[in-house]
Amino acid sequence: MTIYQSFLPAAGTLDGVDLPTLAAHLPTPFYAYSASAIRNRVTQLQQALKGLDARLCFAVKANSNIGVLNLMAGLGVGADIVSLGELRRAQRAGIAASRIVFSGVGKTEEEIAAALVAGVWRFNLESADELALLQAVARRQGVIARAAVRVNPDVDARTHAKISTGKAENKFGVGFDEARIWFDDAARYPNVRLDGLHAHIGSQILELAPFEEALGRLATFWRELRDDGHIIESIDVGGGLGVCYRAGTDRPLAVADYVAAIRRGLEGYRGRIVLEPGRHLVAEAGVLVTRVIRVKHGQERDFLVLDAAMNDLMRPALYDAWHDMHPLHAEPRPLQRYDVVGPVCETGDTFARDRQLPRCEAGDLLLIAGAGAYGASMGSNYNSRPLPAEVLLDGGRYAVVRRRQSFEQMLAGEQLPQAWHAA
Ligand SMILES: Cc1ncc(COP(=O)(O)O)c(C=O)c1O
Ligand SMILES: N[C@@H](CCCC[NH3+])C(=O)O
Repeated sequence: MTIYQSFLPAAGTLDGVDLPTLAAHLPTPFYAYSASAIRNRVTQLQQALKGLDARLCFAVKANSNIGVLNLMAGLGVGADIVSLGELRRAQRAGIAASRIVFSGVGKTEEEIAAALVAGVWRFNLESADELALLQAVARRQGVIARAAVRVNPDVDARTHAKISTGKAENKFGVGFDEARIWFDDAARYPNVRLDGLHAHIGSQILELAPFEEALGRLATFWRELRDDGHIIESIDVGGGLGVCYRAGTDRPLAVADYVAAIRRGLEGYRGRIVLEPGRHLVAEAGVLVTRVIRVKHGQERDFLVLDAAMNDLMRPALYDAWHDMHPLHAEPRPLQRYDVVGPVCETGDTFARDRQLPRCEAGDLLLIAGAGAYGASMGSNYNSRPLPAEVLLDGGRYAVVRRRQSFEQMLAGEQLPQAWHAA
């Protein structure tokens, strides 16, 4: 059973907004996010979690647009951050520090200090070195930091190798044996209250079994700790729920089944459960609207050259990811096969190969679906292309949250090498 709800625009509309009309007001390419679709996903998950002491901490890396984060704040959702920049964004958007968890293998002393000053709720620690650093910084500040150990349960999430995080060979978390030592040695870290467990095994997971396996190992470890007198107040099960990028092919898990697995897996545990969903809440709520610059008839293939490129949406170039595409012209046209590419000077700047689409012409608008997660947030200025605009749509209205970057903004902070310093 799947819960796939399509948010793809019917006849070119998304959340009551006609995208071609919007494109007449905004330079393409631009990202558009449906607030209603995001709200639906959040409330559906919150409903499924009823009765549990659960907290949702949205993985900011998936979509760090402050309009989207502000929407999350309004729905009572906290944040999972991995950098000070994400902390600043979450706070700017109105997410209270007391609802923020800080993950990542490379937290620096500066970041830990600033996060403690800000009052983040807890740190998900990924190495003994980090534990010692947190102890030192917290002691210096005269505070007690709350922390969870991120365990690496050595589970194959059966997803793309580049986004699998829960195998022993991956850089994330620590083994159960090491985690056990941290708890037994807790007295050595008086300024760290180590009362949580955390695991995140990967992203775009479409099967229940890897989640069940990881939950089972977490629960076994929790029971062991409990029986030895350790108090665990928070178990963070990470994120990872996959979404549908290819209608009719990808079969995402039902939220009800996923939450049932959490309930089963953590049976007997009465503390707080944290979830860090990213992609599931926003991917299908977002689209990238782009215009065809020209159709190029190459020596062997026909290329649809878009004004969006790999710097705007790098998932296809990085993971060979599939994204459904829909031309926004109203009249029916015959189907044709294209390599859909951007203007960037790399052959990898390809959104799709040999994709069958209604015939397109220069000036036509094309929508790239499933772009609400790891789209704009992974954007770059490669080929000195300004970052695109991002717009929030809500029931027939739209708000531009980020304007397209100007060339001046792109060049801000750069100067010709006039001031040379002796070194
Ligand atoms: C620690 C952590 N939590 C949560 C997430 C969110 O993952 P997803 O977007 O797959 O839900 C990630 C990214 O994979 C992550 O690294
Ligand atoms: N960037 C990846 C997901 C990474 C998950 C972060 N831990 C994607 O676009 O699918």
